[in-house]
This record gives sequence, C-alpha cells and structure tokens, in this order.
Amino acid sequence: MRSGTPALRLSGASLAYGERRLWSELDLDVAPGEFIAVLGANGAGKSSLLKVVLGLQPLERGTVEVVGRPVRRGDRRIGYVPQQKGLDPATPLRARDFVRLGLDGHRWGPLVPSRRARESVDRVLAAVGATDYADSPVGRLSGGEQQRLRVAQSVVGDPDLLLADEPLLSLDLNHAAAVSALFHESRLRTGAAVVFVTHDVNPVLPYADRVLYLAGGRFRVGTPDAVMNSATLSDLYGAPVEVLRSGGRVLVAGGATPSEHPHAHDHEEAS
Ligand SMILES: Nc1ncnc2c1ncn2[C@@H]1O[C@H](COP(=O)(O)OP(=O)(O)OP(=O)(O)O)[C@@H](O)[C@H]1O
Repeated sequence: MRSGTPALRLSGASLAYGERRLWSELDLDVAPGEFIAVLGANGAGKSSLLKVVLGLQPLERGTVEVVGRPVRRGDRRIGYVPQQKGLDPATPLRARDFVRLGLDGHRWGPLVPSRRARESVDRVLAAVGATDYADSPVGRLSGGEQQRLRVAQSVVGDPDLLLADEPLLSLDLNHAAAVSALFHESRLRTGAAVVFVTHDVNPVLPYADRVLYLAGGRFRVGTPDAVMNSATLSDLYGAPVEVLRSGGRVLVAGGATPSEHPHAHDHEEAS
C-alpha cells in the first residue's frame, strides 16, 4: 500500500437507481487503519454504498478509488462480509475450507496446502469462536455460526479494506463483541481500513473513529460525538431526534422520517 493513499476515496459521488437518488455529492476519504461506522435508516443506501466500492454498482456521478485505483469487481484487496443470508444446506464445504476461500478462493484447482495458510485460518476461526465447529459442514450450521465464518473469511487474507454489511446481525452479545474486536485487531495488525455498516453504533463505539450517517439522501460524517447528538441528527432528518447517552451507550429516540425531498448539497462534515 502506498503511504498517504487513502484506503477508500469517494469524490463527488452520487448514486441513483433510475429516478431515485439515494445520496449525492459524497466526499469521503478513509485512511489506512481507520474504522468508520456507516449508519442510517432502512433504504438509506448503506448496502448500496458497499456495492459501489465492490465495483458491483456504478455511480451516477463522481469517482471511487480503493488504495489509489478505480474499483473493479473481485478486487483481492477488499474483504467483504455480505448482508446475512443462509448458505445452501447442501454446501459440502467444511467450515475451515469456507474460511480458507478468503485466502485462495480465486485460484483454480485444489487448495495449496501450506502451514502458514492453515495457521491463518486457525487464528481467525479462534477469533470468532468457531474452533469447535471448524470441521463441520457449513450448510448445517446455525445462522449466527455461518455469520461468524463469513467474518473470518473476510479478514483471513489481510485485505487493505474491510467492508462489512451488518455483520453483527443474529449474533449473541459475546460473539458480537468478538467480531467487532476482530475487525479492530485486523486494522491494528495490518492497517486495514474498516467500513462497518450497522444499525446500532454501540457495539462499535469503542472502535469507530468516525461515523457516516445517511438519511433521506443527505449525510453527516464526523467523530461519533460530532454526529451522534440531538442537534446534528435532528438537522439531518429535518425532524426532532433525541440522542441520549446512558452508561456509555448511545440511544437514538424519535420516529423521524427522513425528508423525501432533501435540500440539494445539504451535507457537511460534522465537528
Ligand atoms: N439494484 C437496485 N435497483 C433498484 N433499486 C435498488 C437496487 N438495490 C437497492 N435498491 C433500493 O435502494 C434503496 C437502498 O437500498 P440499500 O440496500 O442500499 O439500503 P440500506 O441502507 O442498506 O438498507 P437496510 O438498512 O434496510 O439494509 C432501497 O430502497 C432498495 O430497494
């Protein structure tokens, strides 16, 4: 990785499906090793943002680069945890082989046996608490067990950029904490940047350097304190939102519906 080059750079980026614009004029640099939480209501365009970075969805306007190069599909520099869906029960892979695909799934032919690869797989399996079911067929595992394997697969290849789409869904508290900590550990160890889509900021509050909050076509980006407060979110939603802090947790109250017709260029770096 070239030093000083952002792991992810979006410049003047707008995304639309037909007539419907999800967000626009998004400028965002994510530094190597940075952890950014992406929040927002259902349909705000969080998953779509990840699809843009994966080269699966073209921008309407603007540019997107991963470590200084335009995005392309199948970029091995990116680790990705897709939004949860069950694996086919008939999938014959064992858990450890599924994780191993994150190391050499792009190669044709049989997996190359190597001690280093095995150690890497064992390390991430342990980190997500999957050692006990490492040799079980993935299709027979529970949703949460499969989800932990997806997380392990995304980090095992030491990518420059980690994209995770609601990776804590259906995880119990202990495993959610382990998964958040694994992303944090990855960025410390390898300098990976982490873009973490979540409905709840609390599990990642200890790690998030910044929050990108999408709502009604607008956004705010800044430190968690700068974004997760009543004034900033009320302004973003154009309706009263109350942000409460209790015991180190952030609670967002208020049934705000983002404006369907946001003002043009209404976004800013919160400070
Ligand atoms: N390929 C597509 N074509 C047309 N519309 C799409 C497409 N993909 C997503 N959308 C729509 O764009 C909107 C944003 O979807 P997206 O999945 O990015 O939202 P999200 O913020 O991740 O939501 P959630 O929190 O529910 O996962 C949704 O209303 C969705 O129906």
